[in-house]
Order: sequence, then C-alpha cells, then structure tokens
Amino acid sequence: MSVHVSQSAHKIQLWRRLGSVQYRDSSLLQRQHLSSFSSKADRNDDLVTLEASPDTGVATLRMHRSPANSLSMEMMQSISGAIRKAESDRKIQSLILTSSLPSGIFSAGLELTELYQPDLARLPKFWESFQQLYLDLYGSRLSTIASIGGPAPAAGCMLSLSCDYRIMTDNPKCTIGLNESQLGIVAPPWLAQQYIDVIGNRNAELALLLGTLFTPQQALTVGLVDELVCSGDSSIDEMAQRKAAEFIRIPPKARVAAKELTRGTQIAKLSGNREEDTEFFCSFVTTDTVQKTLGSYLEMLAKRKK
Ligand SMILES: CCCCC/C=C\C/C=C\CC/C=C/CC(=O)SCCNC(=O)CCNC(=O)[C@H](O)C(C)(C)COP(=O)(O)OP(=O)(O)OC[C@H]1O[C@@H](n2cnc3c(N)ncnc32)[C@H](O)[C@@H]1OP(=O)(O)O
Repeated sequence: MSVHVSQSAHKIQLWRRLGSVQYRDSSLLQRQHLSSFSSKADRNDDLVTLEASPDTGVATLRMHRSPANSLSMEMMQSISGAIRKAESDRKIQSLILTSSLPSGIFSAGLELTELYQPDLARLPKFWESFQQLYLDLYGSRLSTIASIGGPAPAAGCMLSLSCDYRIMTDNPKCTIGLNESQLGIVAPPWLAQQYIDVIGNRNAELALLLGTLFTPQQALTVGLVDELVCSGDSSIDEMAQRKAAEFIRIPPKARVAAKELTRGTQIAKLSGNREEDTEFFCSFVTTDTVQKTLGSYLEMLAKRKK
C-alpha cells in the first residue's frame, strides 16, 4: 500500500513538472469557435460573498462568478475559504449556499476551460481544489442548505449534494443532475456515491448512464431536492432561512455526530486516496478521446448560444 501511494505521489509531482510542456494534441485546437471559452486563471478575488448574522446563527454564502458560477480553481478555493471562515465563527451554526447572479444560475459545474486543453501544471491543483471543496462542504460542522434558484449541472449538482438540505425553484428550465456522461466524462467515484446515497442505486445508475438533467419536479420525485418553491409562494431565501432555523434548534453536537454517521466513511475514503484520485483524473481527462468530446461539447454550447 505505502509503495503504491508513493508511486502515485511521484506521478503527481511529474504532472506538476509537465507545466512547461505543450498540450500534446494540438490538432484539437478549435479556438476560433470557442472565443468565449478562453479565460483560465481568475484575477478577480471577489467571486463569493459571505454574510454572517451572529443574531440568527446563519451565514449566507453567495456565489457570483459571472457568467455562470462555473468552478475555476480560484472559485473553488474562494468557496472553501468562505466555508472555513463561517465555521471559525462559533456563533454561526448554519450556512445557506446560493447564487447572486442575475441569471439565477446556481452553478454550471466545473469551468470547462480548466478541462479542455488544460494547463498541465495547474490540472492537479485544480482537481485538488475540487476534492477540497467536497471535503469542506460535505464534512462541514455547519448545517448547510442549498438554495437553488437556477440550473445546477454536474459539479453544480455536487455543491448541492454536499449540503444537508436542498430547496429549488420550480421552473422547468432549471435542471439539476450529474450530466457528465453527455460530455464524454464520468463523475469521480466520491461524487457518484453522493448521488447513490441521495437518490438510490437504481435512480443513480440510470441517471449516470444517461447523464440525466432532472427538471425540479423530477428531482423532487427522485429525492434529489427536498423542497420546491413555486412562484407566488414565499421566496426561496425565506424558505432557506426557515430551514436553517429548524436545524439550529437541534443541539449542535448531536447534529454534527448524526452527520458523521452518514458521511464519515466517504470523507475518510477520499481523504486517504486523494493522490491516486488526482492521478487518475489527470490521466483520464487528457486522453485524446476525452479532449475531442469536450471540444465538441464546448462548440455545441457556443453554437446553442448563437
Ligand atoms: C471508473 C472510475 C472513473 C473515475 C473518474 C475519475 C475522474 C473523473 C474525470 C473527470 C470528471 C470531471 C468532472 C466534471 C464535472 C463537471 O462539472 S463538467 C461541467 C459540466 N457542465 C455543464 O455541462 C454545463 C454547461 N452549461 C450549460 O448547460 C448552460 O450554460 C447552463 C448552465 C444550463 C446555463 O444555460 P444558459 O442558457 O442560461 O446560459 P449559457 O449557456 O448562455 O451560458 C452562459 C455563459 O456561461 C458559459 N458557461 C456555461 N457553462 C460553463 C462551464 N461549465 N464552464 C465555462 N463556461 C460556462 C457559457 O459559455 C456562456 O458564456 P458567454 O458566452 O461568455 O456568455
């Protein structure tokens, strides 16, 4: 076991050193169609806002990385940082995760330019930030509520799966689910396991195979979300606040211990396997087949917009 781990650590270091090497399949360059997918490192450190209310014990984490709250490395680090900041305030017991983008998009999942023709030195760090975000949110001592006012595909769905409770706007244009197979990729095992845990094995099996994006009503039926907000009902923010208050009435030690019962094993599993997971991801995502499919998917997104 220890030999295996050290070999994999060596490979990760190798990945990091590959930074100066050009991406190997330059024939996949289709940038002329993909001008809107050209940014990589964020310079903006104002990607999320944390508003803590010691009186109520509730903090609200608002994501606002325009245009779609896609998860670049900096975005994931910002969300992780905000979760830790909220946790460090002992008066805070609950966290509402939401989007403040005018479009309402909750999160479009991983930033696709991080996956397509990736910067090879950045790629392992990017994936480690994704793992860390999962560990921080899924394992948080806070009760966590996802207030989903717009689409939440792939890693956007992961953000909500990592919360304790999910409230979604009942708008059929807003869909949620792990659609990775449609991009020619596959969710990592720890994310697939969250799906299985939340919607059951058979539902997860079919949805992972087909890359299903559920409408809010379908998501409610399979248990992917816990509650829907219809227009005319009280606002999604009010409902999230009410749910947070309900969680806060439970003694914190008991609440945290209950969470540990259902999540501890999976958290320990990834914590002990991060390097191998990163190594697998880097090898998988850089294969020519995956790169080609990602390129076509990006083109399809750009064309759809036109
Ligand atoms: C056997 C063991 C296996 C082990 C496996 C191990 C490892 C696994 C390996 C790999 C796994 C990798 C995991 C990936 C998870 C992901 O999250 S992949 C990302 C998936 N995301 C999507 O498919 C969403 C794509 N986007 C959309 O569908 C729509 O944009 C939307 C979110 C539904 C919103 O639609 P709407 O019509 O409102 O807006 P637009 O489409 O016009 O988009 C607005 C704007 O945003 C840009 N954009 C959208 N999504 C992304 C994105 N994910 N990344 C970057 N940019 C995005 C879009 O281009 C528009 O930009 P603009 O033109 O500049 O306005």
